[in-house]
Amino acid sequence: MASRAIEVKNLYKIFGPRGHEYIDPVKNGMSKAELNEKYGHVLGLQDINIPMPGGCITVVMGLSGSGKSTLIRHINRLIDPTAGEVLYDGVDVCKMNQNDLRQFRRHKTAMVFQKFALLPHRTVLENTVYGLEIQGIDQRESEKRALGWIDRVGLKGFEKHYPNQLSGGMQQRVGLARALTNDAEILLMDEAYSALDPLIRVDMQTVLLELQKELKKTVVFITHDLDEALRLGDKIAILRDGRVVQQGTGQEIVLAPADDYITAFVKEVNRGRVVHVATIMRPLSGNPEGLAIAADAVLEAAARTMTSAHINTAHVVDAHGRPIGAIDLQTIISAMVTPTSYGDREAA
Ligand SMILES: Nc1ncnc2c1ncn2[C@@H]1O[C@H](COP(=O)(O)OP(=O)(O)OP(=O)(O)O)[C@@H](O)[C@H]1O
Repeated sequence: MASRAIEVKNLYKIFGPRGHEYIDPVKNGMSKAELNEKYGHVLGLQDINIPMPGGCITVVMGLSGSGKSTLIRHINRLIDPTAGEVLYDGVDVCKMNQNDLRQFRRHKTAMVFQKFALLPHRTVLENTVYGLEIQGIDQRESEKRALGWIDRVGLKGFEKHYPNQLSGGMQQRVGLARALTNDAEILLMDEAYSALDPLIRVDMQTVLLELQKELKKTVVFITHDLDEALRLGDKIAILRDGRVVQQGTGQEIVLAPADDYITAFVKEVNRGRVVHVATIMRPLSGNPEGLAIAADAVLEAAARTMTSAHINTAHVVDAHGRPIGAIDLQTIISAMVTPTSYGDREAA
């Protein structure tokens, strides 16, 4: 069964002993700076509304201090909100009693951390079974499950190694295997890949995307890196100063940035890796010509396919292989050049 949706609704977090007293003033326009300077409270999150579809990867992106960690910690209620709701399958996690919350955390959620959080005196296998051990699951059954995931994340043969015998990328694979062994529907990944070298990081993104095709978990992935957000996110929410400034698909954000802040963020993005062929195709006139290109192919992939086939025109097909439009190489190449970078080049 596909994992279920999370919905963050009207969520506010004000850090400080009397946070509740400042909800109304904040709703009526008191700024983060005023709240801090006059009343010594910190506005962590302000009116956050993010539907996170079940079975999809929702990326929460923002710079340091924008509220990403505060937000993800609300999802398994490591932090209580000052106001608002976090619904999982329609149930408000913030109102669960201690017993329901414990069950929810243990059985429905798993976390992957930036610093791996592996136990140094336990082997890879012992770290991976840890969550099941806590749940009191039979050792043989736990190890069988864990070995399956260790294999899936590419660590077969390393079961008896200790964390300090592994590279950072491999340690993060253990973190992922441990989270997957729990068989939770929700995967919470807080800057999980941020400490890794760039190439290893891309490898780990690929591992996640490959597994997700089959697992369809509800993943909440925190990052400050736009490329990572665009690569992983079925949906992206961008935070700034505790507010959502824009949310949507990567393509929506890159093609229609909501304000100057986002425009500056997406300026250098390679559109060829984000924009889908369907966005720029023209209607079919007459019979489909040339090769078939999938509607959800990104421009760069389509251009590569057409160039290696030495063709200038192709037709676009939907998920069922039905022709729905036409595309030519010139249109693809023009769409890959961002208006800004084009302007920059003209000016140079
Ligand atoms: N326990 C706390 N007490 C007071 N203020 C806090 C607390 N935790 C977070 N904050 C404040 O809330 C805001 C959001 O912080 P948060 O750590 O969620 O941001 P972030 O986007 O995760 O940043 P980073 O990438 O640096 O971790 C910041 O202004 C931070 O100083």
